[in-house]
This record gives sequence, C-alpha cells and structure tokens, in this order.
Amino acid sequence: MSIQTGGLNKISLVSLSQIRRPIAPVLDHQKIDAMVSTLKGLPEASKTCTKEEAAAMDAQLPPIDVLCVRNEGKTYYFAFGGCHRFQAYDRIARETGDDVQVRCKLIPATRSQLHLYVGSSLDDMFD
Ligand SMILES: Nc1ncnc2c1ncn2[C@@H]1O[C@H](COP(=O)(O)OP(=O)(O)OP(=O)(O)O)[C@@H](O)[C@H]1O
Repeated sequence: MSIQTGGLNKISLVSLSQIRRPIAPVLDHQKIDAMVSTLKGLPEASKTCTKEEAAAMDAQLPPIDVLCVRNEGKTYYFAFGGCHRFQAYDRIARETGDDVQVRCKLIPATRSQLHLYVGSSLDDMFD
C-alpha cells in the first residue's frame, strides 16, 4: 500500500487501453509469469508471494495506483508503478484479443502534480 493511497479503500476498474504508462519498466519475467497465473487462477500463482497473500488476494492482483487527471474536460489515467502487474494484464489482453479491466486505486491529481513526474513532457501526455 502506498503513502498516497493509504487512506483510499475504493478499487476501480479502468480499461487497460486507457492507462498511460510514460516510464519504460525494468522487468523480472518470472514474476510476470506468476502474475499471469494469478489472473488465470492457476496454482503457480503463489510463487512470488506467500500462499497466505495469494489466498487473501482471491486470485486477483492487488490494485495499482493510478493518477487520474482532468484536462480540457477529459479524464486521463497515468501509472508510474505496477510495471509487472501491467505486463501481466498486457499478456492477458494479447492472448484474449480483448481490452482488460485493471483493478486500480485512483488518485485524483492536477496537471502540476503530474508535472512533478513527467517534467517538460507534460503537454505530450494529453495527445
Ligand atoms: N503471482 C502473484 N500473484 C498475486 N499477487 C502477486 C504476485 N506476485 C506479486 N504479487 C503482489 O503484487 C504486488 C505488486 O508486486 P510488485 O511490487 O513485485 O510488482 P509491480 O506490479 O511491478 O509493482 P511496483 O511497480 O509497485 O513494484 C505486491 O503486493 C505483491 O505481493
């Protein structure tokens, strides 16, 4: 649980295709395999977390913190963490050919807060 979402209990579903991920991840592919297994409800799901954690997660991945920014009347979603969970969702989307719903904790943010993360690329974020 992050500092920003410690007090937010609500979990929202946002389409994978709607979430912008400006920063390229460094990945552990075994972890992604295990997460994909979790999403598919397969037994090897508990490889990268304890059995108790996996059971508590009820065959789901923990929600990902997603910034939610309003700009010119539209809502934009940005994620800077959750790299491995996104890769797992990406794989399921590729395999099924469908957009998938991502479990998120939405954090309302302003343009200037987003600027802290992306710097001078801010305007490119809303293309
Ligand atoms: N196979 C799995 N099944 C279910 N949950 C998992 C699995 N592997 C890890 N988790 C849980 O998913 C959460 C995120 O894991 P982790 O931080 O390793 O990946 P991440 O998605 O890249 O996130 P971050 O960018 O915050 O590091 C943790 O709470 C972890 O316990």
